[in-house]
Amino acid sequence: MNTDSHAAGADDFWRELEADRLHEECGVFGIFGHPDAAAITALGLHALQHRGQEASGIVTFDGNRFHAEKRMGLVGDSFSDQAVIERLPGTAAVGHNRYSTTGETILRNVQPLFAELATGGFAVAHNGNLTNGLALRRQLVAEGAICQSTTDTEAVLHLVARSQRNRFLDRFIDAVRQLEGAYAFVALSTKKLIGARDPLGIRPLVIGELDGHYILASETCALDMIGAKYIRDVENGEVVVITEDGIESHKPFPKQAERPCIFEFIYFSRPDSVVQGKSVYDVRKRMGVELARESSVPADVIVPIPDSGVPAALGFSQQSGVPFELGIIRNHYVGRTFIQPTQRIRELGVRLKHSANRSRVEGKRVVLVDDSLVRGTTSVKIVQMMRDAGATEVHFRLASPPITHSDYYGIDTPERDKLLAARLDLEGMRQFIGADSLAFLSVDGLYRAMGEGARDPANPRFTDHCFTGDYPTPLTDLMNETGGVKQLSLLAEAS
Ligand SMILES: O=P(O)(O)OC[C@H]1O[C@H](OP(=O)(O)OP(=O)(O)O)[C@H](O)[C@@H]1O
Ligand SMILES: NC(=O)CC[C@H](N)C(=O)O
Ligand SMILES: [Mg+2]
Repeated sequence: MNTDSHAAGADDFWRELEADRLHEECGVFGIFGHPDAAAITALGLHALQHRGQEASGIVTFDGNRFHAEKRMGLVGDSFSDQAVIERLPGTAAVGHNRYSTTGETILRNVQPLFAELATGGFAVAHNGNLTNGLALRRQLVAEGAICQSTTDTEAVLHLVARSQRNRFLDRFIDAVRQLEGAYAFVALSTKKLIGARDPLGIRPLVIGELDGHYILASETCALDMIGAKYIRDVENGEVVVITEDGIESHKPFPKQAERPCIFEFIYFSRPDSVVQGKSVYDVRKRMGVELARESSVPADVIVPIPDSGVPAALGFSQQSGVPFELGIIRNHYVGRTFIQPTQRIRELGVRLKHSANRSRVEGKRVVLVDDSLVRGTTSVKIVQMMRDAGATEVHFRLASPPITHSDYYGIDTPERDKLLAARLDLEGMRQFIGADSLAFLSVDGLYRAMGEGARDPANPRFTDHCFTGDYPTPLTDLMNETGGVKQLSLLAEAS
């Protein structure tokens, strides 16, 4: 996994790109004008580790040259050595934690990506996924572009390079106008740190400040980690430019309502982060409250599935009046199972990660509360674990609606046929996971937890396609693959 591999032929290459599409999230971080830019970026990435664990990288600029260090694996393993930080001199830095959504888990796909352009060096780090990434790549390759990676993100470098505009910022804006899908970018040129969010603001990005120096980060937890002050969120469709003169805002897109991804609140973001002005922890607790209102059940104990099920279980317990107990203990040295690359490793991860706390569940009617059910890997194992530990009844409650649709915006929801709720009805799922009862939070209950009355189908406040199938942007690559629009193979294009 840690070495680059090249597909044997052009057809294999495109197949690999297409097959290797849906995984999870990423974390981005950037700082401008700080003498310890690389070390601070490493710390910021460490706080954002939950967003991606495959690989990380940092690019710095020292006023003269760009420097890059990219490694497979965890931030702590890659960037805790002083010698590595010393190889990253400079006062401006951008960093990235990767969980691949387009392109394999190989070193040459690790971000930030970097290129020497006519305007000077340019590094970019991307959280999200472009829904026309493949179409752009095909066009660029047909026009003679030489791609160095298999990620969707690389298209941005080429689009900036090919723009006919003079100023770097205008070229960057030219490039983002051609993108579809989800992106939160941090980018570094010789003079600027740039942050950009897609027109709907699907993926998060915040602005902070440390000792008078601006910071960009996926989540506020990265600011807290380094003692920086939160300034504001980058707005949907906004491009912010940070230079020695301060911060400038540009709005290159027609104004439209934001639609942040609701899954950030359910699962991805750290509970101590504040996303779009809302405490993730508080929102998750309210999801548990709504869930208990909708589907309470007589029981002796409410048991969270750690980690991300914990706040919802607290809310469920408070609303239902049934005591909360840590009936499952989580091993802290195992990463998130959802974001491991293969199903086999995911299954192994669940067994390594959770164990029953027998004294809290033996002889009890247990309500298990988790934030979400994706493939069902976690739930099957844990229901059995509770029964083995002597629970008399095991009820399963999910603090989000059934996930029936795949994601194309940077989340590791698999193809539909692997999503449990897309394959089975409620009773089928109950039987599959072996619980005595099963219930999910309703879509309106989820919106209530978010402080809305209910979901307004004419104007939904959030990107919620995983539950509703309502994709807020065109899915160009998917339509090209499945919608009858014939794409030429690379070989056919070349001949
Ligand atoms: O149905 P599944 O395919 O098992 O996926 C769902 C599980 O994955 C996530 O947890 P994860 O272990 O990734 O991370 P966490 O420790 O933050 O809860 C989520 O919280 C569910 O527990
Ligand atoms: N999960 C993400 O945000 C991934 C970013 C980018 N699409 C990649 O695959 O590298
Ligand atoms: Mg979990």
